[in-house]
Amino acid sequence: MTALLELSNVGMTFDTPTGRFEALKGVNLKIAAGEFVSLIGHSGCGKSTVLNIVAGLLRATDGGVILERREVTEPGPERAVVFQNHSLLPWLTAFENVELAVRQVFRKQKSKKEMRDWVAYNLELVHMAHAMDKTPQEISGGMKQRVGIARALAMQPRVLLMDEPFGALDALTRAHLQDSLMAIHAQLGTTVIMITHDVDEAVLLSDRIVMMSNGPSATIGEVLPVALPRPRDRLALADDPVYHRCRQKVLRFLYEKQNKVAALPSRPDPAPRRRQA
Ligand SMILES: Nc1ncnc2c1ncn2[C@@H]1O[C@H](COP(=O)(O)OP(=O)(O)OP(=O)(O)O)[C@@H](O)[C@H]1O
Repeated sequence: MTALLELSNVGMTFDTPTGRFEALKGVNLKIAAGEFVSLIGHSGCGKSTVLNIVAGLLRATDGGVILERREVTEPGPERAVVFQNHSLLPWLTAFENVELAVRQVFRKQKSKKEMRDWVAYNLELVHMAHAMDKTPQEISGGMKQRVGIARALAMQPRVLLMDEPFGALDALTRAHLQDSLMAIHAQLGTTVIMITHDVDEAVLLSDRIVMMSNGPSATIGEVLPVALPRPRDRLALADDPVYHRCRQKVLRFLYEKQNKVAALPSRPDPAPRRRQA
């Protein structure tokens, strides 16, 4: 496989007040152009740390990340990030929020009119053209995430990085956004790395599911190719044996191989009851 992005032996050790903590060790992954890859694993295993290293927001303490033959050392528009909670500026409209990012990236290449058209096009892609003049307070959580995705796409990133982008949304809104993301991925061929806790979401959207072991010293446990043809239809997949096999494999990894059931704390003795007079 010709890799667009390569993580080589990535390790991350944090200095904490109680000593050094090795969060990641020996993370190796190659991602091809146009691939949709999900990262899944138990809470605290290091998914966001991996994503932040690829985004250039954190510097790996071991190994490194190469994007198109260049080492990632800092954040850049070719690696746009969408977080779980939108990070839109509250005093700007949806249009202006996207425009701000477009100006930063394309000021020298595009005319003002071209930039405005580009902003409008990206808002149309996420079905937000009708609300482009509204501020974040005036739109729903799902709509804010759509604007966040439009802003990220408008930077024309080589890789779109998504950290639980739909985690805070209700199930129906989430399903609509997943469908939009699949359509955008099909149309633009953007390379996507997405963190999710949702096994169904991972199987529905991904070409490969990267399953991470529990920390400390977390690493990639297994990688599952999802051999389902595209376009994918969530209703048709409900009866698809390949879909169910993939789902089963991820669930097995998470709940048999990486089982993490925290012991309940012992209950303190209840205070003796006062006698009623
Ligand atoms: N700046 C930091 N300093 C110390 N420890 C950190 C720091 N950032 C992350 N960690 C630790 O590294 C580990 C991995 O954290 P990370 O946030 O990457 O996990 P995650 O898989 O994304 O978790 P979640 O699914 O709950 O968001 C955790 O044990 C966390 O406490």
